[in-house]
Amino acid sequence: MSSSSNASQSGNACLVMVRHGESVYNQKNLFTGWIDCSLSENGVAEARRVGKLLAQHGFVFDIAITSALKRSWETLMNMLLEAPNIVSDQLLVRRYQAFNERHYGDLQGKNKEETAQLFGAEQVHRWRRGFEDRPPHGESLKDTYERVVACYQQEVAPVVQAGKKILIVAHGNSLRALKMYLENIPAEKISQVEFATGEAQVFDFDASGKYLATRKLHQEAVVG
Ligand SMILES: O=C(O)[C@H](O)COP(=O)(O)O
Repeated sequence: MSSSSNASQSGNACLVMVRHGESVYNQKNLFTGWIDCSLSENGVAEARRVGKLLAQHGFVFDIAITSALKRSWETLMNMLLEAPNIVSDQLLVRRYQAFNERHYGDLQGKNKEETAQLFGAEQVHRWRRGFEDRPPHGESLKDTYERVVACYQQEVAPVVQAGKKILIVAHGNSLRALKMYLENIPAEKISQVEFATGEAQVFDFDASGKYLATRKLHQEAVVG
């Protein structure tokens, strides 16, 4: 059994963040934000793949959390269809609007390439990856960070301190915000932080619930 599997089965808390699989808006390169669209077929396959990957690493979650948007919920459902054993039979499920994707305001539904041509690639990059830049009538990452961290402190930190295994299936920017908080990433570095669709990152904590380290999971060599 790999070291990561042992780590996921120690008595300490472990939190796995998974970005939802590709959505139909991602597929069309449209800004999504709070538009409540479904996964694409490729996104369903990504969800099933990450479910299988977590099973290969021996994860068994006590709590599963999604946002209020269906692309995160559909991802969790497809992960469990593929790998029902990644959750305990006393699983708690929670959905938090506070973990929704950043609201993209007037950009929602617009094509990202066309938006870059209209407003300039640099300005759109700052809206998408900056910290304090706010798209028209939308949220900056800082706005998203504040609501994500408030929810984490209120709802998730207590179960981390209790040593639980927690799965959070959410969105590119809400997860960037939570990763920024846990890893104490400075604002000037956050533009380099990305989450691919269907990507899992593992956050380990010590016995007191203090963040220790982050690791990415890789497909285990399937023996036999
Ligand atoms: O909301 C969206 O458009 C995407 O899910 C994330 O978009 P971004 O990668 O452009 O921030």
